[in-house]
Amino acid sequence: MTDIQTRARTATDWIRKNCPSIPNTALVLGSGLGKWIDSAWIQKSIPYADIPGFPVSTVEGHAGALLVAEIKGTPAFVFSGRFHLYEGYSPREVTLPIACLGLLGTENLILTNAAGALNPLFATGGLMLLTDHINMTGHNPLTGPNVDDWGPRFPDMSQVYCPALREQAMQAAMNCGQRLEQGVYVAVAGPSLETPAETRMYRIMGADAIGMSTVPEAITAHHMGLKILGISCLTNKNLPDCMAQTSHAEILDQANASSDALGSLLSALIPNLGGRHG
Ligand SMILES: O=P(O)(O)O[C@H]1O[C@H](CO)[C@@H](O)[C@H]1O
Ligand SMILES: Nc1nc2[nH]cnc2c(=O)[nH]1
Repeated sequence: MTDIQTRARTATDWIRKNCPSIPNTALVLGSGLGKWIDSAWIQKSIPYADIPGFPVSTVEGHAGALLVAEIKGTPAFVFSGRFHLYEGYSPREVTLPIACLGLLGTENLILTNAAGALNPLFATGGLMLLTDHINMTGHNPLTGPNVDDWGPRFPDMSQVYCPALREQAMQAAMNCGQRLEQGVYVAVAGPSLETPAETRMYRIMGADAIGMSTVPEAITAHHMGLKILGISCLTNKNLPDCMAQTSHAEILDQANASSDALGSLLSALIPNLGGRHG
C-alpha cells in the first residue's frame, strides 16, 4: 500500500466511525463561499485536524472542517476548506478528501471555487458551470503507481463534468431565476496571480475562467467514478487589456457577496440529487 492509500483508508475508517451516516452528495466550498450554509443544517462539524491522515487548511477563507449537514433536508458532506498545491501539499495530498469520498461510496461531488473571469462577456459576481477544464498546474494527482482498486491507469477524460448533473443545475438556475454561465476553467498552480500576457494566453487557449484549484480534485474524483459538477464564482475580471489589480482580500469580499446566489442555486439543486447512501 502506498502512503497516500494508507492515509486515505485511515481517514475513511475514522469518518465512517464518527459520522452518523454517509451522504450521497458532497460539496467542496471555494474561497469565501460558505456564508449561505445555515448553522441549523449542520449536524456535526469536524475540524480537519481531528481526522487522522488529513492535511490542515492554511488559506484564509477556508475554515478547515468537514460538516455533516442536511441541506434543505438532504444529507450532504460539506468540505468547508480545501487544499491547494501552492500550500506545499503534494497533488495526492490536495485530493485526499476526494479519495476518501471515493472509498466511502459517495456518488455526487459538487466542486465550487472562486475564479477570475477570462471571458469578457462574463460579469463579476456571476456563476459559471464548468463544462470542461484545462490542467495547467504542471501536476497530476494520479502521478506515481496507479491504485488499481481506485480506478484505471489511464482514465478517459472526454466527459469529466457529468452532463446529467449539469442539466439539473441549469434547470435549478432557471427555477431560481438566476443566470448561470457555462465555460472552461483553467487551473494554474499559483500562488501568484496572472500577468496580462499569461491571461491573454489562457484566453486564446479557450478558457473562460481561471483559478488555482478544482482540477486536481476533478481528476481524482473522475478516476474513482464519482459524478462531478463544477461551479465557479467569478470574483474578478481577468482581462489582459484592462487588467485591474486584485488581491485575495478582494476575491474573498466578492465571493462573500456572491455566496447567497450560490446558496440559492445549491439549495434548489441538492435536494434533487438523491438522499442517503447508507
Ligand atoms: O479555488 P479556491 O479554493 O476557491 O480559491 C481561489 O482563491 C484563491 C485566490 O484568491 C486561490 O486559491 C484560488 O484558487
Ligand atoms: N489564478 C487565479 N485565481 C483566482 N481566484 C480568484 N480569482 C483568480 C484569478 O484571477 N486568477
